[in-house]
Amino acid sequence: MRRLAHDAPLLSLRGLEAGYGRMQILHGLDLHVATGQSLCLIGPNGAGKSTVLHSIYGFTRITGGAVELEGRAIGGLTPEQKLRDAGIAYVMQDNSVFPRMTVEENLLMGGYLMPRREAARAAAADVLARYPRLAQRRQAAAGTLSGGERRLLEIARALIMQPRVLLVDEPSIGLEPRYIDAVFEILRELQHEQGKTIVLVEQNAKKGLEFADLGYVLVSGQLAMAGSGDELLENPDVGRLFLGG
Ligand SMILES: Nc1ncnc2c1ncn2[C@@H]1O[C@H](COP(=O)(O)OP(=O)(O)OP(=O)(O)O)[C@@H](O)[C@H]1O
Repeated sequence: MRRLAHDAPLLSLRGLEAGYGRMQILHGLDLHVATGQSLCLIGPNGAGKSTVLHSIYGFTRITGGAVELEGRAIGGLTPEQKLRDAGIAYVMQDNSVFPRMTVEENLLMGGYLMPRREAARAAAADVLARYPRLAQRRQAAAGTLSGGERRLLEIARALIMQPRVLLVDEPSIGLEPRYIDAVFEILRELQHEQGKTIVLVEQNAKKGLEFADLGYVLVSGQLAMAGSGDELLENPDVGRLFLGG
């Protein structure tokens, strides 16, 4: 069920201008997502979708506007502060498991900011209890996991710090079709059962918009369209440009 309640936003971008070095990629972007909602960014290659996630997490140079969490400007926080203090975690697009380390060791890496190793171990045990497929393979080298299991591990590792916001870059990329639905099911459970707020970028616009409460279309670093996931799925322009007809 779509969550479209117009609650006060948890996370907002207001007139955000950001980029890399001297190159400005985002040109005055406004975006709002409430607690427990999901939002999917779609758009052509190079539109700046990943840059939105990078800007929320603190990987870009912000030159104007603001990133706000519950109305508080957080644009100046480092990625470590975002993760540890603001409860925002980032699941990156590239295959980011450490293939020679075990599943459990990979999970523990997600707790690298925790002051006590035991706290990370307890958090990893909690996550393993939730995902039996990972628990069964906990001592296996992560490089031996299937593509779907690796993506699950990447998401699970981001949960170690118990974030309330998950930024997920292209969860379906590189996955065989049979694993894609499973990954969206994991995200759906995190949103609806765990109350996580999810902002994702997805090339597979159909899957992304079917999943998300809100859809934003980004073109050349600017908002071209926004609406509920359903509204964008039914929009003829979105259909022609991003859904293959
Ligand atoms: N780390 C970086 N340093 C410099 N430029 C970058 C960096 N990351 C992205 N860019 C540039 O920013 C622009 C937007 O890239 P971004 O990855 O945000 O687009 P995207 O919409 O996610 O594209 P795609 O769908 O192809 O992944 C591109 O011109 C890209 O070359």
